[in-house]
Amino acid sequence: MTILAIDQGTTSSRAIVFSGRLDVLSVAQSEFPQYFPQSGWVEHDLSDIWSSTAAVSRAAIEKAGLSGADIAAIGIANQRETTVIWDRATGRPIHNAIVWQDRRTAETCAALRAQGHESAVTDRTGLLLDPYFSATKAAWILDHVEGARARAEAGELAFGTIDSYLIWQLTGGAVHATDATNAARTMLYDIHRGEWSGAMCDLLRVPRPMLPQVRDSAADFGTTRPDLFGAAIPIKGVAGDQQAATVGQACFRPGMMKSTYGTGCFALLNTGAQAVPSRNRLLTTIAYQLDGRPTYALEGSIFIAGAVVQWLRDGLGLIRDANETAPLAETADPAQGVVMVPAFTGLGAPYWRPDCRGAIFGLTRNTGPAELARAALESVGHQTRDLLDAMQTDWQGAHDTVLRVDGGMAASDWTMQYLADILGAPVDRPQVTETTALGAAYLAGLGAGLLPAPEVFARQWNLARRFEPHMDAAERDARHARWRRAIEATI
Ligand SMILES: Nc1ncnc2c1ncn2[C@@H]1O[C@H](COP(=O)(O)OP(=O)(O)O)[C@@H](O)[C@H]1O
Ligand SMILES: O=P(O)(O)OC[C@H](O)CO
Repeated sequence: MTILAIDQGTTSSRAIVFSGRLDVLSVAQSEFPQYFPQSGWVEHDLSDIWSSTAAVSRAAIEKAGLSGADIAAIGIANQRETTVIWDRATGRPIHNAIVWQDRRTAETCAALRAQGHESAVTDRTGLLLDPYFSATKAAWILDHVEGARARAEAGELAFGTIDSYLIWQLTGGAVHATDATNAARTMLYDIHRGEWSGAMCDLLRVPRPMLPQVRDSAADFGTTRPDLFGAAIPIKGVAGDQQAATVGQACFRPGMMKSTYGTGCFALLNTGAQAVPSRNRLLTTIAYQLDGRPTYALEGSIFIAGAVVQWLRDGLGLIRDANETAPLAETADPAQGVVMVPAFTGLGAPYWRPDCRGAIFGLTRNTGPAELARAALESVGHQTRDLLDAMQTDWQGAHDTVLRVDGGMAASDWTMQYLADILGAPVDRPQVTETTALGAAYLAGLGAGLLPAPEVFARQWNLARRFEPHMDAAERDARHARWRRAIEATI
């Protein structure tokens, strides 16, 4: 019994075949182009998304020495919020996907906020009026593609996040569905009632007939077209990638939290059956939904984490490879205290300022590549501390002090040690760092009735390395106070 996990991310599509014991048997990955048609706009060509997903899925099955008939179930984890509208008759998208990072609807959101609509949005959806989420992106497409709004009202067009689009493609147009975690990122879903919100559809101008059906995260999402992988494989698990990572990190108990360091950083704190409202501009969202029962989370989303390292490499040319960042940072003069606020696409939680841009403070004639590299890596620790401080004041329940980490940047020991130091708390890195794919595979296995309950799966989580905090409290506080002054000066 093997499971195929598809991890359709912002910069690449990955597919991993897991054994029945959830060991990794094979991995295939393919990057695809990013399109930036205007400043602050980010798009994906859906033919790239689909062809790379299909290709890596086939490649992973082949690398594992298997055929489609050996795959018992498919699980999908996806970049969230990214918005697709397609023609139900042809399956063809009517516009490129508008990616979660895209800020083109900032003015729409600001206008709705000025009209006093934010509390209604937050009460129902747990989100904030920010261009990050899907609804204003969908309305933008309907307003800019000729005839689209009328066709959407008539039920000819389908809306979806990337999971829905992949399910549609994989099933040959037989299933138009999403799971509750993805629905919770659209700004159209009432997370308390567990249904699409008519009030939000009206306010944000997204016609109801275009919305997908919402299912559990471990459920029946149809079977693949037999010609794709040589067999009709059931799709049994679906979750947004950060929620899938929460499952893969086995954060099943209220109070457990994980933080994933990829392009951005996303920290989720499990709050159990209780949807906890935030007073600190965190998001209230669904961590996973099983047997019709949602488990909620508080989420802090940072838009730039690993991307700051990409900027050192591609923008400044200071390094050739991400792995060179930490050795360079180690040679920095620690007395210089350079602070980098990487607000390249605005600031996410807890500030939510789509308009502000990045800044570097404390430059001297002696500042060089090493100090910039150090400030870049440190910015990830400080941004996480801001999120966790906000979570601690929002969440009154029992709280783990340990943070479980994963994602590409969690490979950097220096960054994880600084994170532990600046949090003043341990940071745990698991043996399996493919937690997003693992979470998708587990959900699929659960949905197919092949894998045991979450409590049993949680026992399989194994620690690879714990980073204990070493910095003394006075230095920690002084450093974080300096960061906060830099933030104040930036926003
Ligand atoms: N050793 C490292 N040190 C610092 N950053 C790293 C390191 N390895 C990878 N990264 C960063 O991690 C990110 C890639 O992580 P990944 O989880 O694959 O991201 P995503 O899923 O968002 O595409 C990149 O932004 C890269 O710069
Ligand atoms: O594709 P990733 O890993 O950068 O994750 C993107 C997030 O889901 C956006 O909310």
